[in-house]
Amino acid sequence: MTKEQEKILIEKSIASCEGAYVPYSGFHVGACVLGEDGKFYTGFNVENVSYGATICAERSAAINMMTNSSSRKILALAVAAGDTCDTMPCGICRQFLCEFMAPDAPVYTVARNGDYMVKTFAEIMPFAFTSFKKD
Ligand SMILES: O=c1ccn([C@H]2C[C@H](O)[C@@H](CO)O2)c(=O)[nH]1
Ligand SMILES: [Zn+2]
Repeated sequence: MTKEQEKILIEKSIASCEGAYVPYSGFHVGACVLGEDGKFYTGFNVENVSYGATICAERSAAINMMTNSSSRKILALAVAAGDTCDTMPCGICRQFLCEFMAPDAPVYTVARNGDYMVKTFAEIMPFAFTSFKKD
């Protein structure tokens, strides 16, 4: 992850907030992932009147990557929302992303003005459930 890639990832996450479909919460979230192919894939949250059917920006970006490339590894993730850089991926997204992100992969949480925090995936998803054994 170069400084230039970091800048692009963050900027694309902010720009992606624009497309969010949020008639219920009004909370625009944008996300961007860097695939193992070195390309960037964006997503945003898409809400539903049946609230639980809502898809978060992070999963939307990951699905965009897999739909449009053969990348199945996410090297870095940025998620942008609101005026502060403390919007963290929800529990469902953390479990979903676990399949595709290494423990040391960076997760950027970004504010509209470009401020950000960075954590590793392992920091936000410790003791993850990653496998099961059949009887
Ligand atoms: O990390 C997050 C947190 C929330 N949301 C969405 C889900 C819903 O549309 C709205 C309010 O929870 O924000 C995301 O997309 N990503
Ligand atoms: Zn989520």
